[in-house]
Amino acid sequence: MAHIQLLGTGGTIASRSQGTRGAVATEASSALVPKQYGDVTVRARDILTIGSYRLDLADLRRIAEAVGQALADPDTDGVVVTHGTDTLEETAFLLDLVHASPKPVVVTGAQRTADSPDADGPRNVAEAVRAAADERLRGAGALICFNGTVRSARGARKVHTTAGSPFGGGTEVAHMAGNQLVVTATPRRYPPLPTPPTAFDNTRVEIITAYPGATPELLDHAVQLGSRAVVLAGTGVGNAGPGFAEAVKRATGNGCIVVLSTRAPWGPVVPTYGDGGGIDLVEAGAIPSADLNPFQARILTAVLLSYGEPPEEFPAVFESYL
Ligand SMILES: NC(=O)C[C@H](N)C(=O)O
Repeated sequence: MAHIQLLGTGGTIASRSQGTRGAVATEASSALVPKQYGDVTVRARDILTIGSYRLDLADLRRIAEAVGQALADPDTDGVVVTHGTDTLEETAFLLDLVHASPKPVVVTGAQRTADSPDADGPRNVAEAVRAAADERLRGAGALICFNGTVRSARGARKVHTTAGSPFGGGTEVAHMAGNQLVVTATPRRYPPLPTPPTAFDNTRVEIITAYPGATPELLDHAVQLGSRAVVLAGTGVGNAGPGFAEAVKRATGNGCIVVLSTRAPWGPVVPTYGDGGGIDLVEAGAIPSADLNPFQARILTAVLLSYGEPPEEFPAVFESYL
C-alpha cells in the first residue's frame, strides 16, 4: 500500500465564492481529499491557504521546505501539492530544482472553485495521487498533473486562463487512459540544488519586457531599486529596442545580473541580430536563458543568487541548469 502526503497551499481548488467579494481560498486541503484512494492512503495538511497570485518568494521557499520534509519521511512514497494555477509553474519549477529524492512530487490544482457544480479539483487530485504513488514515476522529479496529463515542471507554463487544461509545455511524461496511467517519457533531470536559504525571500529579481516603444529606463530603475538581477523578456529570439543594450551594460557594470529570455511562449533564445538585438545584448553582458521562459528563468536566478556565491560564478552555474 502506498502512502502519499498532500500539502495544500490554496488556489481555486481551495476557493469558495464569497458573493460580491469574489472567490477566495478558504478551504483546508483535508476537506478536499478522501483519506484513501483504492490502495493509496493520503495524509493532508496545509502550508498556506491563499490564491497563488499572492505568493512571494518566502512562500515558495516554505513550500519547498515542507515538501523536502515530507519526502524525507520514510513512510511517505510521494507528495502531492495543491496550488493555484496562476503561478503554479514557478513553485513547481522550484520544487523540481531542489528535488533530491526519487519519490515523485506532483503539483495540481483546479480551474473551477471547490463549490462549483462541476469542480475539477477532486479529479485532478485523484489523478495526482495516483501519479505520486506510481513506481514508474520515481526519479522523474517534480511534475504537474492536470486534466489527465502529467508533464515536467521544467518548461511548463499556464497557457490558458479558463480552460480545464491550462498548462502547456514541459515534457509530457504520462497521461490517463480510462483508469490507467500510461507513462510515455522520462524528463531530463539536473543535479539537485540545495533548498534556498532565507536570503531567497528578499532576492529581488525583476522581469522587464521588450515591446515597441519600451523604455530602457525601467531597467535602470530596477537596478536603482536594488535588484540583484533582471530578466529581460526580449522579443523573438531575444532582442530589445533602442537603448536597451546600453542599459544592460549599465546594469551589469553596476553588478546587476541581466538574464536574456524571450516573451515568445516557446523556443530558445538565439542571439542573432545586431542593432540592439541579441548579439548586442549579450555583448553588453546579458546571459541567454536558452529555452527557459522568463518566469522560470527568474526562479533559477533567485535560487542561485540566494546562496551568496560570488557573482563571477553565476553565469557558468546558471548555464549548467539550462
Ligand atoms: N485556477 C487558479 O487556481 C487560479 C487562482 N487565481 C490562483 O492561482 O490561485
